[in-house]
Amino acid sequence: MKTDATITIIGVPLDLGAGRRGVDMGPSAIRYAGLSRRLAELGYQVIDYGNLVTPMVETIPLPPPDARLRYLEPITEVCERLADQVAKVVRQGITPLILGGDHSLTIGSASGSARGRRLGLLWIDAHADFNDEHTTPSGNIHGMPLAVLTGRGHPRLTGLAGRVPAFDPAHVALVAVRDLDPLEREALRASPISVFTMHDIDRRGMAAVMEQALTVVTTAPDGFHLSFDLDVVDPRTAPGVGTPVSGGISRREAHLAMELIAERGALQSLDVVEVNPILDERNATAELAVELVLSALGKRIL
Ligand SMILES: NC(=[NH2+])NCCC[C@H](N)C(=O)O
Ligand SMILES: [Mn+2]
Ligand SMILES: [Mn+2]
Repeated sequence: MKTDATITIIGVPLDLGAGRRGVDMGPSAIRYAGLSRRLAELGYQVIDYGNLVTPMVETIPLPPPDARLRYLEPITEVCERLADQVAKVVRQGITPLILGGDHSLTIGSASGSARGRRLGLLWIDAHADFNDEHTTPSGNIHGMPLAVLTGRGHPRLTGLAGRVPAFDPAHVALVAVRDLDPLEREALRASPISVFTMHDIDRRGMAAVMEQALTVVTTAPDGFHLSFDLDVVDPRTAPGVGTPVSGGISRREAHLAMELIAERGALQSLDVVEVNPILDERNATAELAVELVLSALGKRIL
């Protein structure tokens, strides 16, 4: 992407898809860490659209304890509005940067970006988020967006791109995964999605893994969407996330992945999700999120 291009920031203060409170404050924390100013310093025109209006958990009825799709209605409604907003921005030739918020919002962001075009999808996450209402152990929709975007899940969610699936699984790569639920694992093994686990990164290195993952997502004709879940980074470096898993990638590996994304020049839209300021240490995770966005959008050391 040319660094004189326009970027719009859309915050989605949503935590209904997660099992733990706090990621609704992620957009504020990332903005407070200097996102707009740093993007402007890089040369971008930055337009901050503010936050989408999202319902607070205190204002809506509690789902039954055995619910398989907790808060399906309000999450669907937020994702529909987000998809419309993202699609509108894309039609203006502007790059949307979406701040989360729990990962269920990517059902809206990625679907909106994929309207009327064929994108690849690069999913960088400790988790696969490949559950559906039958395989989920938690009922939390933030464990489902990758399944939904590749066509498996509740019909209220799968159609937001205007076609099902929103993304051809042959154009989808999952990088740095290390925590799968038993049935989710079976579904992933049966799927044509290209999966690169922590094992692959340890064995072959981040650069080799990313080059291969980028080759997968750029086989789609119109570029790709990046979904970056901060819990992919080791919790010693990024403690402020909703569902931390030990044994994650380092700060340097995360930067390298982002720099290689920028080098391909095919990134169309991105979201950074699951920043939880309640669990963070002096906003370190939000600050890391800003640094990684800058690298993905072309920042270089020299
Ligand atoms: N976006 C996330 N942090 N997802 C965590 C998902 C955890 C677990 N696999 C579940 O389905 O509930
Ligand atoms: Mn995750
Ligand atoms: Mn996730």
